[in-house]
Amino acid sequence: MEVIFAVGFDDQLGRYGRALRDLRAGDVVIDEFPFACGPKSGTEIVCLVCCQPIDYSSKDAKCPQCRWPVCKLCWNSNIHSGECKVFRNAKAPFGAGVDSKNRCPQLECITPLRVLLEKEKHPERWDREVEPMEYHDEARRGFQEIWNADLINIARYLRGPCKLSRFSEELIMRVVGILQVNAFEAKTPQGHPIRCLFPQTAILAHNCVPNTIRTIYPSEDYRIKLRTLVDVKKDEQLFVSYTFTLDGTAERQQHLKNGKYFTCRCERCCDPTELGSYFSSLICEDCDSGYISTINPLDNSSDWKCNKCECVIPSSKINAILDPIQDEVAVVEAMPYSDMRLQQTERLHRKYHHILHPLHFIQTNLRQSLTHMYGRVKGYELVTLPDSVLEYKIDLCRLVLKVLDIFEPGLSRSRATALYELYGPLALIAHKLYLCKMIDATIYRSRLGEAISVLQEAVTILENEDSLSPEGVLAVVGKKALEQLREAMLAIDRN
Ligand SMILES: C[S@@+](CC[C@H](N)C(=O)[O-])C[C@H]1O[C@@H](n2cnc3c(N)ncnc32)[C@H](O)[C@@H]1O
Repeated sequence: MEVIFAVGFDDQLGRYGRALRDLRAGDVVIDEFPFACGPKSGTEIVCLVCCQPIDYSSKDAKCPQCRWPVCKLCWNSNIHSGECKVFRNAKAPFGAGVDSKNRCPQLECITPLRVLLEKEKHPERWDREVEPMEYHDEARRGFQEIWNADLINIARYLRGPCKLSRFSEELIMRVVGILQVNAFEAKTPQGHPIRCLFPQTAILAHNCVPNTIRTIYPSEDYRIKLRTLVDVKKDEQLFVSYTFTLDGTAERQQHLKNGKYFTCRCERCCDPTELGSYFSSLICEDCDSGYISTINPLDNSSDWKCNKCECVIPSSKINAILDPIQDEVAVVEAMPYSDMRLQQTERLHRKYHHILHPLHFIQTNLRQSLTHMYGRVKGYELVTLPDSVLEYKIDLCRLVLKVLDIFEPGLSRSRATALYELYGPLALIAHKLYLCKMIDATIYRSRLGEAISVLQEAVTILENEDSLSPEGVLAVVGKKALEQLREAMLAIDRN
């Protein structure tokens, strides 16, 4: 593959990637296999291979050789063979200290151990790609409780009961840090979370408006492809997002500070309006027409101010408004998609309409789940929805897209999913109106044309996804729907 990115260095960012030539949206910048993959930290007891939660008391849930948790379907997988040999040689049994949430501290050692064993197998790849990785030793030591837990559960456990004193305590703790700062979450083919270390991809710096996106292919040994979302000029920096782009600034900052040990100072984070979206802003209670935003988005204790009447509100008052809303939303978002969740989501969306800016992240996230539920959940199937609800779903999708066009522009998965949700009601309403002779063939053709172009864009993006992932499946279904829409278009011309 042609090398189209170079590694630069900056005092603040450390290593970063930049484009070696002008890139077009969709260009593949990196295509690599992980150095190692394994269970996430803090998970309940899972199969060490497929990462599905496992009932360890069952006899089929134990590797026949080392007795660590491996489901019967995975007994022959060589993903587990390295650590299996270590546990057998050391006679290290599994099952100590399982807590009330079915988590076992012994599981914490698996992914670091896989990295260490890989280092021995591929020392040259380690030296070239993993050795230079950031691991924030000093900052991690500041989180004393976590540091000590890692020291005991991972470093001392591997060097003691697992008899791996050939790895120094310092090296093991470094690997723990490398994983924490650099690993990405992926999903197994069965949809369970797993973490993977991709040394090339991890070089890229973070930005809250990324210009690249990563796609992991579980069905191809967790290969990753990093593509540009938009056109990128030669020498421009390449950025990924380490965090959820549809969170507000305070939430993104907290995630980056706790997990990656830095303060993001990107244009979006430094702008109280988040690039004019007012994504974290509230409606002013005093003048009722202005929006209140934080004065300094990088300081949690900063006062907030209305952009119209200029009244100033302390952060404590804003938190007292937002915290209970977020708690209430979290309860609803934990429910599985259902008619009940749809109704509860609608209730919250209406309830906070007078408090939050129309594009506020809480409203946007509620809207995004509504777009997924209208047309899918029982009692709200697309063909049963009245025209007014179809129009409503169209409005919801357009509002979500308005935000995504700012924060995840171009060929992003989230945009593709929103476009996919949009095509259905567009096509259905056009079809219904034409059948009832409420629009003529010319308008029908133009409305169908819009649905086709929306779906075509969604399919083009989703075709880059793993064919076994939910998005990959959507691409296949979408392609068939495109054929049908094109057939309907031809039928208008024939009649
Ligand atoms: C995944 S690593 C990126 C590669 C890293 N710079 C290196 O040299 O190995 C993540 C770390 O890079 C730095 N970093 C990435 N994006 C940053 C940003 N936008 N602002 C400040 N530091 C950033 C932080 O130290 C962060 O913990």
